[in-house]
Amino acid sequence: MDRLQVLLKHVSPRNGHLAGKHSMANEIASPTSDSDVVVVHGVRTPIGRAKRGVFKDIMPDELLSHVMVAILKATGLPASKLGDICVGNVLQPGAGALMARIAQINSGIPEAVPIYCVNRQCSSGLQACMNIAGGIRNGSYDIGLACGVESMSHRSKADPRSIGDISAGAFHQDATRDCLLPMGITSENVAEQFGVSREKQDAFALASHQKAARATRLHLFQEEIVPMQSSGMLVEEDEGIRPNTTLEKLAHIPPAFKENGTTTAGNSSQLSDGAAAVLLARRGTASALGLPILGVLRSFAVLGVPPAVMGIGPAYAIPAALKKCGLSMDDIDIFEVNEAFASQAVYCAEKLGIPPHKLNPNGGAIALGHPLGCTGTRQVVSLLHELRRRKSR
Ligand SMILES: CC(=O)SCCNC(=O)CCNC(=O)[C@H](O)C(C)(C)COP(=O)(O)OP(=O)(O)OC[C@H]1O[C@@H](n2cnc3c(N)ncnc32)[C@H](O)[C@@H]1OP(=O)(O)O
Repeated sequence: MDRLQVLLKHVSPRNGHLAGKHSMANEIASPTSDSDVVVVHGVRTPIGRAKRGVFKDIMPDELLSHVMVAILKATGLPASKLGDICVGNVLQPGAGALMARIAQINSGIPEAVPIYCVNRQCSSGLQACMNIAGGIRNGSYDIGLACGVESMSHRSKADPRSIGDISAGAFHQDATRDCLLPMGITSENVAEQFGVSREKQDAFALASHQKAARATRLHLFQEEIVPMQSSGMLVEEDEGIRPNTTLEKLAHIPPAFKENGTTTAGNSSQLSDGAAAVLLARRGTASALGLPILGVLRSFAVLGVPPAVMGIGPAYAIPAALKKCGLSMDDIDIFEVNEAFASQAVYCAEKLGIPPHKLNPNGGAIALGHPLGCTGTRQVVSLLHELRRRKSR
């Protein structure tokens, strides 16, 4: 859910490989220090369509292991140097704790390296990055691996009967009942309550597909995607992007969650399978080991919003994250607001005054797919590589 939104401040212009003119304000606000938490590298699998896509027969530990192996290989970091691993996951039993440990061992990461999972719904992968950053900040370790993984093809279904209010046959407050609303209904609520029209939602979805299609065409995702074998085929690209979609096609798709609603298969994020990994370190340690520095984590914030309109979270969390590091909206060059549904992404962008050119130019979850626990980690990977490209231009 979007109760978590994290703002990453990624670049430190004079110090990192990703440094760029785009974040000078960041440099001013936060001088470089050896104790900075820096991002060393990020990779991801291609994202497949759940249930009938390229990874429908691949289990989550395999997706996860694929990115774990890839990021260690790409950075040349001995796995024994990892102080901790945190994995975002939503749908596997116990947020994937066993699956994650199996993936770690299969990746050749020593048993002495600890691992745990975190479930903050759709923000789990971002929370994994923040947890690892927190461990570095508080001195528990110097290098850690944050991952996110989800196989929505192999999801375990939640059993709402195990919740107290339901067992007792009564809800004590409306907000309690709202916690059980299908996510698509929360999208309808946002659209209705804040007047986000179907036309605006479809236009946003179209832009997401067009941006992702362009990025694929220009091979921009090559730096972040680690191709993966599946059923004898090498999967190299995201599967959910529809380069030929049009506003007219989108307008003909029926509402998915409610009669006369405006949320459709076209303007919702897709059910998907995928994994991503981000290596974080203390700056001093990264420098001593000769590791690259892609970006610097400056601030993050988490705020709760009413469950019935869960998707509006970023509109509250982004200003809170900015305040913490003394920056303003104008200081930020790229935003990726989780595209859980176009309704909420449109609402958040309008509420915060984010102009279209400042939204991730390579698309988000509507086009690329939204493998819940993986998505936040994928966002970090995607933004970092975009910033690196800008720097190298
Ligand atoms: C905090 C958070 O992030 S909460 C968010 C958590 N995520 C969710 O809740 C996921 C929300 N999404 C969903 O539940 C599902 O994607 C649904 C129910 C909306 C749609 O599911 P499906 O029917 O399986 O969607 P699917 O992608 O197959 O599309 C159905 C049809 O619509 C049409 N369609 C969908 N998208 C497009 C498009 N962009 N352009 C043209 N046609 C399209 C196609 O005809 C498609 O059929 P096809 O795949 O055979 O071509």
